[in-house]
Amino acid sequence: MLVLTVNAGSSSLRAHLVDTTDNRVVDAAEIGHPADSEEARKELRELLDRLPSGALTAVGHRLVHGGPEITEPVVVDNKVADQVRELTSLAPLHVPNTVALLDFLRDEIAERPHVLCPDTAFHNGLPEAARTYALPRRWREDWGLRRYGFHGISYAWALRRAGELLGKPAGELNLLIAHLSGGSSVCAVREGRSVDTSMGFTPLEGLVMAKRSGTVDPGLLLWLLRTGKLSVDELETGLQKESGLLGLGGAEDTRDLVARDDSDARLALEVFAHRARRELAAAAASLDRIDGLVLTGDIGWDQPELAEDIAAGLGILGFRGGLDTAREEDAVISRSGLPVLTVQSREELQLAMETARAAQP
Ligand SMILES: Nc1ncnc2c1ncn2[C@@H]1O[C@H](COP(=O)(O)OP(=O)(O)O)[C@@H](O)[C@H]1O
Ligand SMILES: CC(=O)OP(=O)(O)O
Ligand SMILES: [Mg+2]
Repeated sequence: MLVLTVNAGSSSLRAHLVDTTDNRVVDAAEIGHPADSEEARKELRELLDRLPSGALTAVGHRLVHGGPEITEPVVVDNKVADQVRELTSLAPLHVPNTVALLDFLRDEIAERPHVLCPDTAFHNGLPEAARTYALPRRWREDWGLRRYGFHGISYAWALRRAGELLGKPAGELNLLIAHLSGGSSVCAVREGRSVDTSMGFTPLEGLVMAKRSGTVDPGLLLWLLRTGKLSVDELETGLQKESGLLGLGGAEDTRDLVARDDSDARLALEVFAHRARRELAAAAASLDRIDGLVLTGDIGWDQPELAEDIAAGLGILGFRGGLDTAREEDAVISRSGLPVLTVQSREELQLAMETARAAQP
């Protein structure tokens, strides 16, 4: 079965053709334009033109925020397509791109099922204490304010790979997983299920990200608004697009920051690692045993300096530095202490599996 998967990030689009019989990518396009652009549509058409006609079985779309209604992979009809439009305010960097892509591809490939795979689904079973914000009852009940959690497609894949690498059924594993990339978050997995995670109602909470601030004191936000220093729009732009590694170090890619040797770059990396360790230690409080730490996402995979810094600083949880980062494949990279694993993020393979399952008649 051949599945087209599309992953609309905040600034780019990744499209893959996956053969689900052997879980293999047969063609791909890394599109450096937002999904809602003529350039992205042109590159997608070129990918589709390379396909033998009739070869495609289904299209799988990553949906960053499923909101209260879309809690598992779902075949898209007009009702579902309308529900997705309602979600744009919850993840403004991502969902508008997903909507544009869904409209475009449902026109181009009208004869095949389209499946939306929510990132939030992995966290459906969060315990009540972990998903509840201490806010007035009316806010929670009337407006649905709660922790959702994101990066679930990546976590599901990382969990599966960790099971294979540790030689244990995924459903028996207790793990800390850090997805470190353009957006970053951590997750505590107990017996194969998410029991806590650092992102919340939106993908802005938690770790330092490429351009997003992650958690800041809510009192700071109130102060900026109340004293008229910033408008709501300026505040949103600052937190979503001008903060994080970019705000601290002037560059959004850790490879650029590591290559530099100046105090801003060093501070950006130190704050990133400090916050990652802090969130991991907080997530560990939801586990009674830790079988391993899985580092995934672009930074988790290709930035050994940060992997080392994070693991070496978590001795309190039983991890040690001295990682074996010279590896080509997913692997256990710790030489002592609890297992540390690096797993390449393969959201496209997880998306293809979920799509194939949901699209079966
Ligand atoms: N070491 C790194 N390797 C790859 N990407 C990195 C690294 N450090 C930061 N990044 C950022 O992560 C982004 C890729 O993550 P991704 O989640 O796909 O982005 P988005 O969803 O915003 O399009 C890159 O555009 C880059 O800005
Ligand atoms: C949820 C999220 O932040 O996704 P990404 O890392 O792809 O931006
Ligand atoms: Mg992404």
